[in-house]
Amino acid sequence: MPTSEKLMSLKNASVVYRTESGEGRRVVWSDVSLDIHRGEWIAVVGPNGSGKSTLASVLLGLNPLSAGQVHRGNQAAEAKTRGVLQLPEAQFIGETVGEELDFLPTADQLTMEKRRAWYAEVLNEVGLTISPDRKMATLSGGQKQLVNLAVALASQPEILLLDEPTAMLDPAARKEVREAVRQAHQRGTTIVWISHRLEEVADATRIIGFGAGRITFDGEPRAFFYGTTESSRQVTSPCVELGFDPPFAVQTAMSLLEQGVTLQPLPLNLEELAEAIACR
Ligand SMILES: Nc1ncnc2c1ncn2[C@@H]1O[C@H](COP(=O)(O)OP(=O)(O)OP(=O)(O)O)[C@@H](O)[C@H]1O
Repeated sequence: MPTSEKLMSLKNASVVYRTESGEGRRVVWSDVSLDIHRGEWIAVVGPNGSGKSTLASVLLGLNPLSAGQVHRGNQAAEAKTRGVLQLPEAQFIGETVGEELDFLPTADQLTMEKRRAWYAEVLNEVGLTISPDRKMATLSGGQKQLVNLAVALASQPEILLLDEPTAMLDPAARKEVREAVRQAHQRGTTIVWISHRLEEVADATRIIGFGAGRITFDGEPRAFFYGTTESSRQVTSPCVELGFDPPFAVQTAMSLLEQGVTLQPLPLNLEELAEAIACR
């Protein structure tokens, strides 16, 4: 699904904040170059404070660069980017679900009657069947994030940027959000998902690891978890180097590798682990 068409690029980009006292400077990251291509699903991972949310703000146009350049889209048009952030409530404007959708430009062009059908259509894109009259405050955390996702997707962004959208959610709600994002990706939306949860990155076509003020890894999920696969027994995993414990399925496959058993393909999640073991 990833193509070679560049939707957004950072060139030698740096972000520097002033320290709280205002006297010093804190370099969050520097000399970061990165191309985002149409159709990609990029997972951005890194330790606390490594600058992932700063990257999200830069890509959403909310934070300026201190040095370097950001290119959005091609010469003809800027790539439309919409975001869903960590705290579900942080993005609400309306009191009800319908009011939330009324802030989208499309709503103005619809009669009240057509608008009800459109609400249902937009909510259905993320698997929600709730009434547009429901008060936002009465929704579960997962439903709130799905409404945020529906609002973001309704403006048909080319890039959907997610900054830890499942951080506050229980496992069932996390699964629903992930499924809705998966569907959006299948419909052609480019995904950039910042996450702490390594089980969420298995869907990605590409992983970008942030650490020590720079990009430490940029490649495919299997290479991120297992290192270079041809000689995976010798090579350290970039995931472990970044300070993360690999997901259970990866840890199991790594222990088997140490005992001389190579699973094919190396699994990224439990389903793949079960399949690889069953095929032996
Ligand atoms: N507006 C700001 N002013 C000054 N320093 C900031 C500002 N925003 C973030 N920082 C600092 O920049 C660094 C990177 O923060 P950022 O939130 O981008 O990291 P992160 O990787 O998203 O962290 P986390 O995983 O904990 O959410 C941190 O040291 C943070 O304290």
